[in-house]
Amino acid sequence: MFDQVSHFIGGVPVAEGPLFPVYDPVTGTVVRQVHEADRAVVDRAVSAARTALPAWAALPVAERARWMRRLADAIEERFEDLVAVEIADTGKSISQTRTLDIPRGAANFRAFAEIAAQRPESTYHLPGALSYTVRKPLGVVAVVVPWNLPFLLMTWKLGPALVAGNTVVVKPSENTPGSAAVLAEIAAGIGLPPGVLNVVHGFGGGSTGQFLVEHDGVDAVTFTGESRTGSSIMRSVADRVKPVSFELGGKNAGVVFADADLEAAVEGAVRSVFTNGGQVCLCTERLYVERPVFEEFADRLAERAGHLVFGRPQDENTTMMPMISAEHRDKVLSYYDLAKTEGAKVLAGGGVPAFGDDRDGGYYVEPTVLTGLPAESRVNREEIFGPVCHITPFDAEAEAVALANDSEYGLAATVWTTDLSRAHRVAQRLDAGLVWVNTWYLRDLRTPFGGVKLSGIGREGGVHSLDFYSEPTTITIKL
Ligand SMILES: NC(=O)c1ccc[n+]([C@@H]2O[C@H](COP(=O)([O-])OP(=O)(O)OC[C@H]3O[C@@H](n4cnc5c(N)ncnc54)[C@H](O)[C@@H]3O)[C@@H](O)[C@H]2O)c1
Ligand SMILES: O=C/C=C/C=C(\O)C(=O)O
Repeated sequence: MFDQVSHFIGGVPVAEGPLFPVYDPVTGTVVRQVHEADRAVVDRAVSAARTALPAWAALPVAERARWMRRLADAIEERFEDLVAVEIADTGKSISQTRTLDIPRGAANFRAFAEIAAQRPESTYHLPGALSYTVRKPLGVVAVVVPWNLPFLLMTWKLGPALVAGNTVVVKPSENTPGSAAVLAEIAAGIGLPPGVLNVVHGFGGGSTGQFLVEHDGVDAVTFTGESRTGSSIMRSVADRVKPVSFELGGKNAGVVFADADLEAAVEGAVRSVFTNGGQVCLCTERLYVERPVFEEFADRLAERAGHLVFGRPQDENTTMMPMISAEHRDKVLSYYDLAKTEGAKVLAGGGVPAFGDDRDGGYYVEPTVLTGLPAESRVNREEIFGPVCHITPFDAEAEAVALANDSEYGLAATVWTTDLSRAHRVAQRLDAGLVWVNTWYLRDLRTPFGGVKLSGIGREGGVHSLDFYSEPTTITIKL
């Protein structure tokens, strides 16, 4: 499927622009070629979205909600194709792809169909006057998304953007174009009005992504990716003061108290550190453990890290995946080397696994557990975005909160304790957009999702998404 990936503009494939390769992270071999969109192709995509906008925006929200449900149904009909293409681009395990990445695609469209269809309107009464609001779509929205959860994160944006009446131009990551290409086929297959959904492929700065966000015909940008990329996009759109929704990087902390259910905390840390090879913005890279249980917790986490399974993606038992690219693998390994240079104690991993087969050409790194570095170490301050964490002991609750909050990021955090009052107290004191207590990545799609500081601007999720993807007009009538 997809030896060559085309753009999708005005309801039809567009095979234009130079080809660039996408590599299989498992073996490092080329998995497909992709056309790169230049400014002219981006302009055609934006024009197609503009042309489709009036009719799409004029539909009743119930009709757009029906289109979202049809997309969800069609995703489920193409489930195996989506699983196959996502695995081919990312090397992630079939168990995760089948239980998280692709099911969330359908769930995203369904969730926002219901949230939009059920959303109550509001009126405001003054003596002698009545006020009410009407919401109109932003217009043409640029959707720029990353490679770590390609289908999940793209559809997380498309559901609310489309049901709110916008038309979109999507720019998937250059590393993971496949599932967006399948979605384009799905949209064409159900007869989604041409130009409502457009997809252009290419790179970021100086390429397709930048051409798209800068385009005068783009009214707003929703972006998920690195914080520094968010800064670049802000500069690109500053002159037009375009609305932006940014889901950016993180350096997420986990705080484990001595009264925690230690097995649950270890199991939770295994998930929050190593899921998706640590390539999830919500993953824990900094752990703070109360001193009485520090040694036991560190030993048990290190032991579990050593038993993660480097199978092939199609093996049901696989629990470790490769990094997305050689470049990202090298970035993660550079932090492993830095940690060792700075005198870290390596409790697990720290290197590259040897398979003795074609996976040695892939982008694998060992799941790694570190300790012994100071808070100011780059390992504790910079997002690594790999299967690695650093564990630090603490002695008092206030110290743990201060350590966790000592970061330029503020996306997610976890707290492990059986003390109910402490759970609420600490969770409320953490500078993060999302705090999970005695669990991780348990998602209610109605809740506000996003981060503070370098981790983002705005919140998506539930009505918060609809608020971003539409503009209210308040009308007041003298009675
Ligand atoms: N907060 C969240 O919800 C969330 C979710 C997933 C990933 N992330 C973050 O994303 C990063 C990993 O993803 P990545 O490496 O793809 O991020 P990235 O910023 O390198 O790229 C993300 C997307 O932006 C495009 N892009 C890059 N430079 C651009 C520019 N100047 N103008 C327009 N588009 C540009 C890329 O081509 C890609 O499609 C990590 O930092 C991770 O924390 C955050
Ligand atoms: O890598 C980041 C993961 C983000 C997840 C979501 O946006 C979600 O679960 O809705």
